[in-house]
Amino acid sequence: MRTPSLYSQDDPISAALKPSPSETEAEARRVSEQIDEDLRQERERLKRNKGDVKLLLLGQAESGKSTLQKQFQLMYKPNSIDQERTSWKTVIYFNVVHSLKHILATLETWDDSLDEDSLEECASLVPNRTRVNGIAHQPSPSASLMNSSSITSGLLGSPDRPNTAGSSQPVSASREHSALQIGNLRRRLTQLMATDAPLADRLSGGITVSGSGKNNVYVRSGWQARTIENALGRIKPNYNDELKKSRGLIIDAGQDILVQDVGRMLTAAKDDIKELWSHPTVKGLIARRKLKLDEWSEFFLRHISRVAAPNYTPTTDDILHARIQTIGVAEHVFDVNIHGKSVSWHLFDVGGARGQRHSWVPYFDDANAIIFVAPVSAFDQVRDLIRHLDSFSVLSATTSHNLSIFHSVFFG
Ligand SMILES: Nc1nc2c(ncn2[C@@H]2O[C@H](COP(=O)(O)OP(=O)(O)OP(=O)(O)O)[C@@H](O)[C@H]2O)c(=O)[nH]1
Ligand SMILES: [Mg+2]
Repeated sequence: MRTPSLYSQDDPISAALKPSPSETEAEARRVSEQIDEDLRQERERLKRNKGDVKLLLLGQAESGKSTLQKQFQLMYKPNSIDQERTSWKTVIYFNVVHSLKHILATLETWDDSLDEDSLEECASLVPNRTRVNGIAHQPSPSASLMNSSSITSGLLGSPDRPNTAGSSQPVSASREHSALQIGNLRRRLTQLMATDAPLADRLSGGITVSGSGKNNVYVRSGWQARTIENALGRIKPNYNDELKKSRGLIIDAGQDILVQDVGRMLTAAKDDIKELWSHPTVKGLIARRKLKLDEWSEFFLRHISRVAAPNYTPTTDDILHARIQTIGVAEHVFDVNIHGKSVSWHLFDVGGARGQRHSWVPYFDDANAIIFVAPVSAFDQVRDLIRHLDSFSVLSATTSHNLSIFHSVFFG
């Protein structure tokens, strides 16, 4: 039997490469020239991209990778942040609703009240205290999350607030009263709490990922555009919108009916949210570490008057604090001017959750540098050590000072 060689007439590859019988010589020349031109362009592209810098942003979940990416964006592409500004409203509303839901769920497990031990412990945190009915009465300057005077005054009344419980009331009656207050707040916030899932769906596009154990929402890159598309899909197009679309202008994601509804609910519930956030039981649970809130939760709850205002637009600080978990790997390109020469930086922001780390692997191949972000707030938590870094420049930075450190390390 004859073995087919590369040049054999029977070889299927040779047959496929042969010009078709109907192809003229001129056509064959044109195809050949086109191939040469494609190869030339590819060579030029490779030459151009040779100077590009590929950066990997690595680190555990919530270490601040996406926040660092936002800071790069602010520094090198500030216009793009402005274009995305209204999309962040969906994330911030979601962050607020999710935080409130977490607070109410934790309160429920503690029967909406502080036990007497907790009350005593909170009171004992107060230095130079005076005591009313055995409970401390002075504010603690050291406890940032806990205003001790509000803990005691909420239960016993304060000079500038009507004494709801009455200072002569027994502590157990005050606790009951306090639980009743929280029950009422929970009832009034029910409708707002029901928007948690639809907001999550809006951001993730229905994607759910298991593995983090924190019940967070994950987003792929491009979610900003998706929230805008949702807004477009859900509103009846009018002449102005069509005009804007035809001119390629981005339509306000705040026009999304869901986001508008949540905004209205937040405005209506603003005082209830403030009351819940400053409630002595909530402050007491935080002080006793029975209620743990992320920094971004506290930030948005502290600024609830502004966030829940009608016509709210996220500020840059709000965008930096907004929290949304990354899924997969998102590439961001920035043109950076280094000593008068423009260099394209390709920044790869990865998902840091344990179940996401397999997707980092292919990105190590031709990376020029890795920025490893470590959260200083997690200094006492068990952390994974990164094992793949031998041949790379590694920069470990917290995002507060990241850019200045980064600049000094890379550009001297
Ligand atoms: N105080 C403070 N908070 C920060 C800093 N950097 C990030 N944060 C907050 O930490 C939260 C998490 O940050 P992200 O940037 O989303 O974390 P990530 O590393 O991208 O997390 P994954 O996408 O889950 O891997 C955000 O709400 C930020 O506001 C920082 O330097 N200081
Ligand atoms: Mg991220």
